[in-house]
Amino acid sequence: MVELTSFDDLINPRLHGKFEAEPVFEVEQSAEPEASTLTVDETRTPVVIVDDLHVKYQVYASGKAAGSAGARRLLQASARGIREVHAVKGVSFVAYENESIGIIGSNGSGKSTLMRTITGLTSPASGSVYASSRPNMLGVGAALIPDLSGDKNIMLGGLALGYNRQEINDMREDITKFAELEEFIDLPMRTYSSGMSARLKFAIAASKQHDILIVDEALAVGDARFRKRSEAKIREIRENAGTIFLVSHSMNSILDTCNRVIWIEKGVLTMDGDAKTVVDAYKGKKK
Ligand SMILES: Nc1ncnc2c1ncn2[C@@H]1O[C@H](COP(=O)(O)OP(=O)(O)OP(=O)(O)O)[C@@H](O)[C@H]1O
Repeated sequence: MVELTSFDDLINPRLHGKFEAEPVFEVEQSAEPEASTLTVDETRTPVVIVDDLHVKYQVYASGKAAGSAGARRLLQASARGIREVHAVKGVSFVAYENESIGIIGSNGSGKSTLMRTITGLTSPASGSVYASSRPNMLGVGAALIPDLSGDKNIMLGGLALGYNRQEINDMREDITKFAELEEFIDLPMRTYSSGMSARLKFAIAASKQHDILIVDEALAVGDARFRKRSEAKIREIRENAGTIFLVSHSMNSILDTCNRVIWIEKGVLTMDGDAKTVVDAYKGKKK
């Protein structure tokens, strides 16, 4: 402890070393890249290989910071700015033909980020994803335009899924019927209730067959009756798809559907194995 004897001492910075500002950035040390631990079963056909995948988001941190570290940040303008969220941390696995893989984990654990990276919608910070054909996410929402009629949106959504006009014309009636929108199909989509437009989006997306399919169960939409039909449709698509990833918070649905489960927690692959074993471990951990 420095004994202060005068005002000059009080304002002399050299006597107050211990009050010097601490660095406010906590730079996350990125883990040393390790040699790949991936093993491929030679007797089966691999369709998706994820090798030491890391995904990071750069986020502009403008919101209220919390805690004492946050308070310090608020005092230093320079510390506000870009923050990094390390959403997927070194995930590796091999998915084989005809597997139905459930992806489970708490909210914000990185499931959707992992799936988006597999489809190529989000790019990795490091690591690789290999796929034998283009993985598709069951969804067309982004392609549709509210001011156009349901009918025109079927055309748009179909084109976005890679169909040609003739193929879409052939499917048009089935899609309209499945969505139960026969009387409304000529009206602009913005006049639909949220359930009606969700049904239309689902019906368009569900019209396609896929080799590698990613289903976010939130896609089972509409009221209880339509939900049942959309779940049945998901099951049918799944049966016809080569390999499927199902992201869900419903353990029943995961056990119903999947023969293998990957559990992700805070971006890290916690467990990968037989569906029942992993779901039991996950439930045990959540208690
Ligand atoms: N576009 C984005 N920009 C910035 N951060 C993001 C973005 N998308 C996700 N994140 C962050 O990445 C982390 C993982 O999110 P992700 O949506 O992949 O989790 P999830 O497991 O699918 O969650 P949930 O079960 O709630 O759907 C979270 O911390 C989230 O805040």
